[in-house]
Amino acid sequence: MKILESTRVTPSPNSPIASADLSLPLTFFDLFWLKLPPVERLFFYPLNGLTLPRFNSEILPKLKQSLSLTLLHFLPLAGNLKWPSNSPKPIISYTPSDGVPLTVAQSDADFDLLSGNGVYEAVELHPLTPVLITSDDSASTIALQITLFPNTGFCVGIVAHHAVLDGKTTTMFIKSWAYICKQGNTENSSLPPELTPVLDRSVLRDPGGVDMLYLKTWFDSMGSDSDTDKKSLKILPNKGEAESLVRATVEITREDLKKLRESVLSKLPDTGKDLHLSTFVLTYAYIATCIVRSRGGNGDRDVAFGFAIDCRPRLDPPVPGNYFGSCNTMTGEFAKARDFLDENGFVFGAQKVSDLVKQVKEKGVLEGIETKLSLVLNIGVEFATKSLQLISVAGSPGFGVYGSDFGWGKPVKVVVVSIDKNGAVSLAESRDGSRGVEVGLALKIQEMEKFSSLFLAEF
Ligand SMILES: CC(C)(COP(=O)(O)OP(=O)(O)OC[C@H]1O[C@@H](n2cnc3c(N)ncnc32)[C@H](O)[C@@H]1OP(=O)(O)O)[C@@H](O)C(=O)NCCC(=O)NCCSC(=O)CC(=O)O
Repeated sequence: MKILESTRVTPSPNSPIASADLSLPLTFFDLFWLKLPPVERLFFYPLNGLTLPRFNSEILPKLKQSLSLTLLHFLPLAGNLKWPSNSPKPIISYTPSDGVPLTVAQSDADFDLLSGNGVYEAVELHPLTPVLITSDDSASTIALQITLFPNTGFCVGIVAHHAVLDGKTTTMFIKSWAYICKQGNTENSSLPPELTPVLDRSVLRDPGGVDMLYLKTWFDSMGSDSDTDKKSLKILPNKGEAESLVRATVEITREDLKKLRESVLSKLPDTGKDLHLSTFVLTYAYIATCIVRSRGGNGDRDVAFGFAIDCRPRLDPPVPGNYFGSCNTMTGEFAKARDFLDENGFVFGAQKVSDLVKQVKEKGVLEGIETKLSLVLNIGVEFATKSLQLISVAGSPGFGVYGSDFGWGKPVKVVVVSIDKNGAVSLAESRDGSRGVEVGLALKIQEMEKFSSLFLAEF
Protein backbone atom coordinates (compact mmCIF):
# COMPACT_ATOMS: atom_id res chain seq x y z
CA MET A 1 0.00 0.00 0.00
CA LYS A 2 1.38 3.37 -1.00
CA ILE A 3 -0.14 6.65 0.19
CA LEU A 4 -0.17 8.98 -2.82
CA GLU A 5 -1.77 12.00 -1.17
CA SER A 6 -3.33 13.15 2.09
CA THR A 7 -5.48 16.19 1.54
CA ARG A 8 -8.68 17.98 2.45
CA VAL A 9 -11.44 18.61 -0.06
CA THR A 10 -13.37 21.79 0.63
CA PRO A 11 -16.87 22.64 -0.60
CA SER A 12 -16.62 24.37 -3.99
CA PRO A 13 -15.34 27.90 -3.14
CA ASN A 14 -17.17 29.40 -6.14
CA SER A 15 -20.47 29.08 -4.28
CA PRO A 16 -21.64 31.57 -1.63
CA ILE A 17 -22.93 28.55 0.38
CA ALA A 18 -19.35 27.58 1.18
CA SER A 19 -18.43 30.99 2.59
CA ALA A 20 -20.95 31.06 5.45
CA ASP A 21 -20.56 29.35 8.83
CA LEU A 22 -23.02 26.59 9.66
CA SER A 23 -23.79 24.96 12.96
CA LEU A 24 -26.22 22.15 13.75
CA PRO A 25 -27.13 21.00 17.25
CA LEU A 26 -26.94 17.27 17.94
CA THR A 27 -30.35 15.72 18.55
CA PHE A 28 -31.06 12.93 21.06
CA PHE A 29 -30.77 10.42 18.21
CA ASP A 30 -27.31 11.78 17.37
CA LEU A 31 -26.16 11.87 21.01
CA PHE A 32 -26.99 8.19 21.43
CA TRP A 33 -23.94 7.46 19.23
CA LEU A 34 -21.66 10.19 20.65
CA LYS A 35 -18.75 7.94 21.58
CA LEU A 36 -19.62 4.73 19.78
CA PRO A 37 -17.18 3.56 17.10
CA PRO A 38 -17.81 4.71 13.53
CA VAL A 39 -19.10 2.71 10.57
CA GLU A 40 -16.65 1.92 7.76
CA ARG A 41 -17.83 1.11 4.22
CA LEU A 42 -15.97 0.33 1.01
CA PHE A 43 -17.30 0.52 -2.55
CA PHE A 44 -15.29 -1.48 -5.12
CA TYR A 45 -15.35 -0.35 -8.78
CA PRO A 46 -13.78 -2.64 -11.41
CA LEU A 47 -12.08 -0.89 -14.32
CA ASN A 48 -10.09 -3.16 -16.57
CA GLY A 49 -6.63 -1.92 -17.53
CA LEU A 50 -6.83 1.15 -15.24
CA THR A 51 -3.39 2.81 -15.22
CA LEU A 52 -1.93 5.31 -12.74
CA PRO A 53 -1.82 8.04 -15.43
CA ARG A 54 -5.54 7.52 -16.26
CA PHE A 55 -6.38 7.40 -12.54
CA ASN A 56 -4.51 10.67 -11.98
CA SER A 57 -5.75 12.50 -15.05
CA GLU A 58 -9.38 11.33 -15.24
CA ILE A 59 -10.74 9.42 -12.24
CA LEU A 60 -9.23 11.35 -9.34
CA PRO A 61 -9.89 14.89 -10.65
CA LYS A 62 -13.51 13.99 -11.43
CA LEU A 63 -14.02 12.40 -8.01
CA LYS A 64 -12.47 15.38 -6.20
CA GLN A 65 -14.32 18.02 -8.20
CA SER A 66 -17.67 16.32 -7.77
CA LEU A 67 -16.98 15.78 -4.05
CA SER A 68 -16.36 19.48 -3.69
CA LEU A 69 -19.72 20.21 -5.36
CA THR A 70 -21.55 17.54 -3.35
CA LEU A 71 -20.29 19.07 -0.10
CA LEU A 72 -22.28 22.22 -0.90
CA HIS A 73 -25.38 20.11 -0.23
CA PHE A 74 -23.81 18.22 2.69
CA LEU A 75 -21.96 21.10 4.38
CA PRO A 76 -21.89 19.43 7.86
CA LEU A 77 -19.70 16.69 6.37
CA ALA A 78 -17.02 19.26 5.60
CA GLY A 79 -17.13 20.34 9.25
CA ASN A 80 -16.34 18.81 12.62
CA LEU A 81 -17.98 17.95 15.90
CA LYS A 82 -17.17 20.64 18.48
CA TRP A 83 -18.32 21.40 21.98
CA PRO A 84 -18.32 25.19 22.47
CA SER A 85 -17.90 26.25 26.11
CA ASN A 86 -21.25 28.07 26.07
CA SER A 87 -23.19 25.13 24.60
CA PRO A 88 -24.96 22.51 26.74
CA LYS A 89 -24.21 19.85 24.11
CA PRO A 90 -21.86 19.26 21.18
CA ILE A 91 -22.62 20.74 17.78
CA ILE A 92 -21.63 20.07 14.20
CA SER A 93 -19.68 23.11 13.11
CA TYR A 94 -18.66 24.13 9.59
CA THR A 95 -16.47 27.17 8.93
CA PRO A 96 -15.26 28.20 5.47
CA SER A 97 -11.73 26.86 5.94
CA ASP A 98 -13.03 23.33 6.70
CA GLY A 99 -12.96 20.30 4.41
CA VAL A 100 -13.21 16.53 4.29
CA PRO A 101 -10.02 14.55 4.98
CA LEU A 102 -9.21 12.50 1.86
CA THR A 103 -6.46 9.92 1.47
CA VAL A 104 -5.43 8.76 -2.00
CA ALA A 105 -3.57 5.47 -2.11
CA GLN A 106 -2.37 2.72 -4.40
CA SER A 107 -2.74 -0.92 -3.42
CA ASP A 108 -1.10 -4.08 -4.69
CA ALA A 109 -3.71 -6.26 -2.95
CA ASP A 110 -5.87 -8.67 -4.96
CA PHE A 111 -8.89 -6.59 -6.09
CA ASP A 112 -10.87 -9.63 -7.24
CA LEU A 113 -10.37 -11.44 -3.95
CA LEU A 114 -11.35 -8.46 -1.78
CA SER A 115 -14.38 -7.62 -3.91
CA GLY A 116 -15.52 -11.23 -4.28
CA ASN A 117 -17.76 -13.38 -2.10
CA GLY A 118 -15.01 -15.82 -1.05
CA VAL A 119 -13.14 -16.06 2.22
CA TYR A 120 -10.21 -13.76 3.04
CA GLU A 121 -8.62 -12.28 6.16
CA ALA A 122 -10.57 -9.36 7.60
CA VAL A 123 -7.41 -7.27 8.19
CA GLU A 124 -6.82 -7.16 4.44
CA LEU A 125 -9.48 -4.45 4.18
CA HIS A 126 -7.95 -2.21 6.84
CA PRO A 127 -5.40 -0.43 4.60
CA LEU A 128 -8.27 0.57 2.27
CA THR A 129 -10.29 2.06 5.12
CA PRO A 130 -9.92 5.73 6.08
CA VAL A 131 -9.38 6.60 9.73
CA LEU A 132 -11.72 8.94 11.60
CA ILE A 133 -9.68 11.42 13.62
CA THR A 134 -11.19 12.33 16.99
CA SER A 135 -9.63 14.21 19.90
CA ASP A 136 -10.79 15.85 23.13
CA ASP A 137 -11.71 19.06 21.28
CA SER A 138 -12.81 17.95 17.85
CA ALA A 139 -14.00 14.97 15.83
CA SER A 140 -14.15 14.61 12.07
CA THR A 141 -17.63 13.89 10.79
CA ILE A 142 -16.38 11.63 7.98
CA ALA A 143 -13.10 10.68 6.31
CA LEU A 144 -12.67 9.32 2.78
CA GLN A 145 -10.12 7.22 0.95
CA ILE A 146 -9.80 6.52 -2.77
CA THR A 147 -7.52 3.60 -3.57
CA LEU A 148 -6.22 2.65 -6.99
CA PHE A 149 -5.72 -1.02 -7.85
CA PRO A 150 -3.56 -0.81 -10.99
CA ASN A 151 -5.09 -2.66 -13.95
CA THR A 152 -8.20 -3.73 -12.04
CA GLY A 153 -10.14 -0.83 -10.55
CA PHE A 154 -10.49 1.51 -7.61
CA CYS A 155 -12.17 1.58 -4.24
CA VAL A 156 -13.97 4.41 -2.44
CA GLY A 157 -13.92 4.14 1.35
CA ILE A 158 -15.90 6.16 3.88
CA VAL A 159 -15.80 6.16 7.66
CA ALA A 160 -18.76 7.95 9.22
CA HIS A 161 -19.24 9.30 12.75
CA HIS A 162 -22.57 7.79 13.78
CA ALA A 163 -23.45 10.84 15.94
CA VAL A 164 -23.45 12.85 12.72
CA LEU A 165 -24.92 10.48 10.17
CA ASP A 166 -26.49 7.03 10.10
CA GLY A 167 -26.40 4.43 7.34
CA LYS A 168 -29.28 6.04 5.48
CA THR A 169 -27.56 9.44 5.34
CA THR A 170 -24.12 7.92 4.63
CA THR A 171 -25.42 6.00 1.63
CA MET A 172 -27.46 9.02 0.48
CA PHE A 173 -24.24 11.09 0.57
CA ILE A 174 -22.31 8.51 -1.49
CA LYS A 175 -25.19 8.24 -3.98
CA SER A 176 -25.32 12.06 -4.26
CA TRP A 177 -21.56 12.27 -4.84
CA ALA A 178 -21.83 9.53 -7.47
CA TYR A 179 -24.81 11.27 -9.10
CA ILE A 180 -23.00 14.60 -9.41
CA CYS A 181 -19.81 12.89 -10.63
CA LYS A 182 -21.72 10.96 -13.30
CA GLN A 183 -23.60 14.10 -14.41
CA GLY A 184 -20.27 15.63 -15.38
CA ASN A 185 -19.32 18.16 -12.72
CA THR A 186 -21.08 21.25 -13.95
CA GLU A 187 -21.15 24.11 -11.46
CA ASN A 188 -24.60 24.50 -9.84
CA SER A 189 -25.01 20.72 -9.67
CA SER A 190 -28.44 20.05 -8.30
CA LEU A 191 -29.61 16.81 -6.78
CA PRO A 192 -32.92 14.99 -7.30
CA PRO A 193 -35.34 15.47 -4.36
CA GLU A 194 -34.70 12.04 -2.84
CA LEU A 195 -30.96 12.80 -2.61
CA THR A 196 -31.30 16.37 -1.35
CA PRO A 197 -30.58 16.31 2.38
CA VAL A 198 -32.91 18.03 4.84
CA LEU A 199 -30.67 19.78 7.37
CA ASP A 200 -33.53 21.41 9.27
CA ARG A 201 -33.45 20.11 12.86
CA SER A 202 -36.91 21.47 13.68
CA VAL A 203 -38.54 18.54 11.84
CA LEU A 204 -37.54 16.33 14.78
CA ARG A 205 -38.99 16.78 18.27
CA ASP A 206 -37.22 15.57 21.42
CA PRO A 207 -39.88 13.75 23.50
CA GLY A 208 -38.62 15.59 26.60
CA GLY A 209 -34.99 16.07 27.56
CA VAL A 210 -33.75 12.78 26.11
CA ASP A 211 -30.73 14.64 24.67
CA MET A 212 -29.53 15.70 28.15
CA LEU A 213 -30.39 12.28 29.58
CA TYR A 214 -28.15 10.59 27.01
CA LEU A 215 -25.34 13.05 27.80
CA LYS A 216 -25.70 12.17 31.48
CA THR A 217 -25.57 8.45 30.61
CA TRP A 218 -22.35 9.11 28.69
CA PHE A 219 -20.87 11.12 31.62
CA ASP A 220 -21.79 8.36 34.10
CA SER A 221 -20.25 5.69 31.88
CA MET A 222 -16.93 7.53 31.84
CA GLY A 223 -16.49 7.44 35.59
CA SER A 224 -14.63 10.78 35.67
CA ASP A 225 -15.60 14.14 37.11
CA SER A 226 -13.11 16.13 35.10
CA ASP A 227 -14.74 18.53 32.67
CA THR A 228 -12.16 17.73 29.97
CA ASP A 229 -12.98 14.02 30.20
CA LYS A 230 -16.72 14.63 30.22
CA LYS A 231 -16.58 16.94 27.21
CA SER A 232 -14.03 14.88 25.31
CA LEU A 233 -15.10 14.08 21.75
CA LYS A 234 -12.82 11.06 21.51
CA ILE A 235 -14.57 7.94 20.31
CA LEU A 236 -14.34 4.81 22.45
CA PRO A 237 -12.05 2.04 21.20
CA ASN A 238 -13.68 -1.21 20.09
CA LYS A 239 -13.42 -3.49 23.07
CA GLY A 240 -14.94 -6.72 21.86
CA GLU A 241 -12.77 -7.07 18.79
CA ALA A 242 -11.84 -10.69 18.11
CA GLU A 243 -8.48 -11.51 16.62
CA SER A 244 -7.87 -13.08 13.22
CA LEU A 245 -11.32 -13.01 11.71
CA VAL A 246 -12.05 -13.94 8.14
CA ARG A 247 -14.72 -12.39 5.96
CA ALA A 248 -17.10 -13.74 3.35
CA THR A 249 -20.34 -12.69 1.65
CA VAL A 250 -23.35 -14.94 1.22
CA GLU A 251 -26.53 -14.30 -0.69
CA ILE A 252 -30.10 -15.22 0.12
CA THR A 253 -32.23 -15.25 -3.02
CA ARG A 254 -36.01 -14.70 -3.34
CA GLU A 255 -36.31 -18.44 -3.85
CA ASP A 256 -34.40 -19.10 -0.59
CA LEU A 257 -36.62 -16.57 1.20
CA LYS A 258 -39.71 -18.35 -0.06
CA LYS A 259 -38.37 -21.65 1.31
CA LEU A 260 -37.47 -20.02 4.64
CA ARG A 261 -40.97 -18.56 4.94
CA GLU A 262 -42.58 -21.91 4.06
CA SER A 263 -40.37 -23.67 6.59
CA VAL A 264 -41.59 -21.39 9.42
CA LEU A 265 -45.23 -21.69 8.34
CA SER A 266 -45.04 -25.48 8.11
CA LYS A 267 -43.72 -25.69 11.67
CA LEU A 268 -46.25 -23.19 13.03
CA PRO A 269 -49.46 -24.09 11.14
CA ASP A 270 -51.68 -22.18 13.61
CA THR A 271 -49.68 -19.16 14.70
CA GLY A 272 -47.30 -18.69 11.75
CA LYS A 273 -49.69 -16.49 9.78
CA ASP A 274 -49.58 -13.86 12.57
CA LEU A 275 -45.82 -13.48 12.28
CA HIS A 276 -44.17 -10.61 10.39
CA LEU A 277 -42.12 -12.76 8.01
CA SER A 278 -40.50 -9.99 5.98
CA THR A 279 -37.29 -10.35 4.00
CA PHE A 280 -35.45 -8.70 6.90
CA VAL A 281 -36.95 -10.92 9.61
CA LEU A 282 -36.30 -14.16 7.71
CA THR A 283 -32.77 -13.15 6.72
CA TYR A 284 -31.67 -11.99 10.13
CA ALA A 285 -33.26 -14.89 12.02
CA TYR A 286 -31.72 -17.40 9.63
CA ILE A 287 -28.23 -15.86 9.66
CA ALA A 288 -28.28 -15.52 13.47
CA THR A 289 -29.22 -19.21 13.74
CA CYS A 290 -26.37 -20.26 11.46
CA ILE A 291 -23.89 -18.05 13.37
CA VAL A 292 -24.83 -19.48 16.77
CA ARG A 293 -24.65 -23.03 15.35
CA SER A 294 -21.29 -22.28 13.75
CA ARG A 295 -19.89 -21.46 17.19
CA GLY A 296 -21.59 -24.53 18.66
CA GLY A 297 -20.42 -25.06 22.24
CA ASN A 298 -22.32 -24.63 25.45
CA GLY A 299 -26.07 -24.07 25.17
CA ASP A 300 -25.98 -21.97 28.35
CA ARG A 301 -24.10 -19.20 26.58
CA ASP A 302 -25.98 -15.88 26.43
CA VAL A 303 -26.78 -14.58 22.99
CA ALA A 304 -27.88 -10.98 22.35
CA PHE A 305 -29.43 -10.14 19.04
CA GLY A 306 -30.48 -6.69 18.05
CA PHE A 307 -30.83 -4.26 15.20
CA ALA A 308 -31.40 -0.61 14.35
CA ILE A 309 -34.75 0.80 13.31
CA ASP A 310 -35.04 3.75 10.98
CA CYS A 311 -37.24 6.15 12.93
CA ARG A 312 -37.85 8.68 10.12
CA PRO A 313 -41.16 7.21 8.88
CA ARG A 314 -42.23 6.16 12.37
CA LEU A 315 -42.18 9.48 14.21
CA ASP A 316 -45.24 11.65 14.69
CA PRO A 317 -45.16 13.69 12.54
CA PRO A 318 -42.91 11.57 10.29
CA VAL A 319 -39.47 12.94 9.48
CA PRO A 320 -38.63 13.12 5.75
CA GLY A 321 -36.75 10.13 4.33
CA ASN A 322 -33.95 12.48 3.26
CA TYR A 323 -33.49 13.98 6.76
CA PHE A 324 -29.73 14.38 7.37
CA GLY A 325 -28.37 12.90 10.60
CA SER A 326 -28.80 9.90 12.79
CA CYS A 327 -32.42 8.93 13.17
CA ASN A 328 -32.54 5.41 14.46
CA THR A 329 -32.95 3.53 17.67
CA MET A 330 -32.10 -0.01 18.69
CA THR A 331 -34.20 -2.98 19.61
CA GLY A 332 -33.11 -6.42 20.69
CA GLU A 333 -33.46 -9.47 22.92
CA PHE A 334 -31.45 -11.95 24.90
CA ALA A 335 -31.61 -15.70 24.42
CA LYS A 336 -29.54 -18.75 25.23
CA ALA A 337 -27.40 -20.41 22.58
CA ARG A 338 -29.49 -23.57 23.02
CA ASP A 339 -32.55 -21.72 21.70
CA PHE A 340 -30.79 -21.51 18.33
CA LEU A 341 -28.90 -24.81 18.57
CA ASP A 342 -32.19 -26.61 19.03
CA GLU A 343 -33.75 -28.29 15.98
CA ASN A 344 -36.32 -25.47 15.76
CA GLY A 345 -33.72 -22.75 16.30
CA PHE A 346 -34.58 -20.88 13.11
CA VAL A 347 -38.30 -20.86 13.94
CA PHE A 348 -37.41 -19.55 17.43
CA GLY A 349 -35.33 -16.76 15.83
CA ALA A 350 -38.06 -15.88 13.32
CA GLN A 351 -40.64 -15.58 16.13
CA LYS A 352 -38.36 -13.40 18.26
CA VAL A 353 -37.31 -11.05 15.45
CA SER A 354 -40.90 -10.86 14.20
CA ASP A 355 -42.03 -9.92 17.74
CA LEU A 356 -39.40 -7.18 17.93
CA VAL A 357 -40.53 -5.62 14.64
CA LYS A 358 -44.20 -5.96 15.61
CA GLN A 359 -43.55 -4.30 18.98
CA VAL A 360 -42.06 -1.32 17.15
CA LYS A 361 -45.13 -1.14 14.93
CA GLU A 362 -47.50 -1.38 17.89
CA LYS A 363 -45.75 0.73 20.53
CA GLY A 364 -43.82 3.19 18.35
CA VAL A 365 -40.12 3.90 18.29
CA LEU A 366 -40.01 6.18 21.33
CA GLU A 367 -41.18 3.51 23.80
CA GLY A 368 -38.39 3.10 26.41
CA ILE A 369 -36.14 5.53 24.53
CA GLU A 370 -34.71 6.95 27.79
CA THR A 371 -32.98 3.70 28.76
CA LYS A 372 -31.80 2.55 25.31
CA LEU A 373 -28.29 3.96 25.63
CA SER A 374 -27.56 2.43 29.04
CA LEU A 375 -28.85 -0.94 27.78
CA VAL A 376 -26.56 -0.81 24.76
CA LEU A 377 -23.55 0.26 26.86
CA ASN A 378 -24.15 -2.64 29.26
CA ILE A 379 -24.31 -5.11 26.37
CA GLY A 380 -21.02 -3.64 25.10
CA VAL A 381 -19.38 -4.34 28.47
CA GLU A 382 -20.55 -7.97 28.43
CA PHE A 383 -19.47 -8.39 24.81
CA ALA A 384 -16.01 -7.09 25.74
CA THR A 385 -15.66 -9.79 28.41
CA LYS A 386 -16.45 -12.38 25.71
CA SER A 387 -19.16 -13.88 27.91
CA LEU A 388 -21.84 -12.88 25.43
CA GLN A 389 -22.34 -13.77 21.77
CA LEU A 390 -23.58 -10.57 20.14
CA ILE A 391 -25.18 -10.63 16.70
CA SER A 392 -26.19 -7.19 15.50
CA VAL A 393 -26.84 -5.72 12.07
CA ALA A 394 -25.18 -2.97 10.05
CA GLY A 395 -26.65 -1.60 6.85
CA SER A 396 -29.99 -2.47 5.31
CA PRO A 397 -31.26 -3.97 2.04
CA GLY A 398 -33.23 -0.71 1.75
CA PHE A 399 -30.19 1.56 1.34
CA GLY A 400 -29.62 0.76 -2.33
CA VAL A 401 -25.82 0.87 -2.08
CA TYR A 402 -25.41 -0.72 -5.50
CA GLY A 403 -27.01 2.35 -7.07
CA SER A 404 -23.80 4.35 -6.42
CA ASP A 405 -22.44 4.73 -9.97
CA PHE A 406 -19.83 7.51 -10.32
CA GLY A 407 -19.85 7.14 -14.09
CA TRP A 408 -17.72 4.02 -14.48
CA GLY A 409 -20.45 1.51 -13.68
CA LYS A 410 -22.03 0.34 -10.44
CA PRO A 411 -19.88 -1.14 -7.68
CA VAL A 412 -19.05 -4.81 -7.99
CA LYS A 413 -19.12 -5.08 -4.19
CA VAL A 414 -19.96 -2.94 -1.17
CA VAL A 415 -18.68 -4.09 2.22
CA VAL A 416 -19.02 -2.81 5.76
CA VAL A 417 -15.52 -3.14 7.21
CA SER A 418 -16.47 -2.36 10.82
CA ILE A 419 -18.46 -5.60 11.26
CA ASP A 420 -15.13 -7.23 12.11
CA LYS A 421 -15.05 -5.22 15.36
CA ASN A 422 -18.53 -5.43 16.81
CA GLY A 423 -20.14 -8.82 16.25
CA ALA A 424 -22.36 -7.51 13.47
CA VAL A 425 -23.39 -8.87 10.10
CA SER A 426 -24.01 -6.43 7.26
CA LEU A 427 -27.04 -6.41 4.98
CA ALA A 428 -27.40 -4.99 1.49
CA GLU A 429 -29.71 -5.55 -1.44
CA SER A 430 -28.61 -8.15 -4.00
CA ARG A 431 -26.47 -6.45 -6.61
CA ASP A 432 -28.45 -7.86 -9.56
CA GLY A 433 -31.75 -6.26 -8.51
CA SER A 434 -33.40 -9.63 -7.92
CA ARG A 435 -34.66 -8.52 -4.45
CA GLY A 436 -32.49 -11.01 -2.63
CA VAL A 437 -30.20 -10.01 0.25
CA GLU A 438 -26.42 -9.93 0.44
CA VAL A 439 -25.04 -10.71 3.89
CA GLY A 440 -21.50 -9.76 4.95
CA LEU A 441 -19.88 -11.93 7.63
CA ALA A 442 -16.74 -11.65 9.77
CA LEU A 443 -16.11 -14.81 11.80
CA LYS A 444 -13.28 -16.92 13.18
CA ILE A 445 -11.96 -19.26 10.50
CA GLN A 446 -13.35 -22.43 12.12
CA GLU A 447 -16.75 -20.76 12.51
CA MET A 448 -16.69 -19.59 8.89
CA GLU A 449 -15.97 -23.15 7.74
CA LYS A 450 -18.86 -24.46 9.82
CA PHE A 451 -21.10 -21.64 8.57
CA SER A 452 -20.33 -22.55 4.94
CA SER A 453 -21.26 -26.16 5.57
CA LEU A 454 -24.57 -25.19 7.26
CA PHE A 455 -25.69 -22.30 5.12
CA LEU A 456 -28.81 -23.18 3.11
CA ALA A 457 -28.04 -26.86 3.54
CA GLU A 458 -31.08 -27.10 5.80
CA PHE A 459 -33.91 -24.78 6.75
C1 LIG B 1 -37.20 -2.23 11.55
C2 LIG B 1 -36.90 -2.82 10.22
C3 LIG B 1 -35.53 -3.48 10.25
C4 LIG B 1 -38.00 -3.85 9.90
O1 LIG B 1 -37.88 -4.25 8.58
P1 LIG B 1 -39.03 -5.10 7.86
O2 LIG B 1 -38.69 -5.21 6.44
O3 LIG B 1 -39.24 -6.35 8.63
O4 LIG B 1 -40.36 -4.27 8.09
P2 LIG B 1 -40.88 -3.05 7.27
O5 LIG B 1 -42.13 -2.61 7.92
O6 LIG B 1 -39.79 -2.05 7.11
O7 LIG B 1 -41.23 -3.64 5.81
C5 LIG B 1 -42.18 -4.66 5.65
C6 LIG B 1 -42.30 -4.94 4.17
O8 LIG B 1 -42.69 -3.74 3.50
C7 LIG B 1 -41.72 -3.39 2.54
N1 LIG B 1 -41.54 -1.94 2.56
C8 LIG B 1 -41.26 -1.17 3.61
N2 LIG B 1 -41.20 0.13 3.25
C9 LIG B 1 -41.42 0.16 1.93
C10 LIG B 1 -41.49 1.19 0.96
N3 LIG B 1 -41.28 2.47 1.29
N4 LIG B 1 -41.73 0.87 -0.32
C11 LIG B 1 -41.93 -0.43 -0.67
N5 LIG B 1 -41.89 -1.45 0.22
C12 LIG B 1 -41.65 -1.16 1.48
C13 LIG B 1 -40.42 -4.07 3.02
O9 LIG B 1 -39.53 -4.23 1.91
C14 LIG B 1 -40.99 -5.38 3.54
O10 LIG B 1 -41.29 -6.25 2.49
P3 LIG B 1 -40.39 -7.51 2.10
O11 LIG B 1 -40.56 -8.51 3.17
O12 LIG B 1 -40.87 -7.97 0.78
O13 LIG B 1 -38.98 -7.00 2.06
C15 LIG B 1 -36.92 -1.76 9.08
O14 LIG B 1 -38.20 -1.19 8.96
C16 LIG B 1 -35.90 -0.67 9.26
O15 LIG B 1 -36.09 0.30 10.00
N6 LIG B 1 -34.78 -0.75 8.55
C17 LIG B 1 -33.72 0.20 8.52
C18 LIG B 1 -32.70 -0.17 9.53
C19 LIG B 1 -31.49 0.74 9.47
O16 LIG B 1 -31.63 1.93 9.20
N7 LIG B 1 -30.33 0.14 9.69
C20 LIG B 1 -29.08 0.79 9.60
C21 LIG B 1 -28.71 1.38 10.90
S1 LIG B 1 -27.35 2.46 10.72
C22 LIG B 1 -26.07 1.39 10.50
O17 LIG B 1 -26.12 0.25 10.67
C23 LIG B 1 -24.86 2.03 10.04
C24 LIG B 1 -24.69 1.99 8.59
O18 LIG B 1 -25.35 1.20 7.93
O19 LIG B 1 -23.87 2.77 8.10
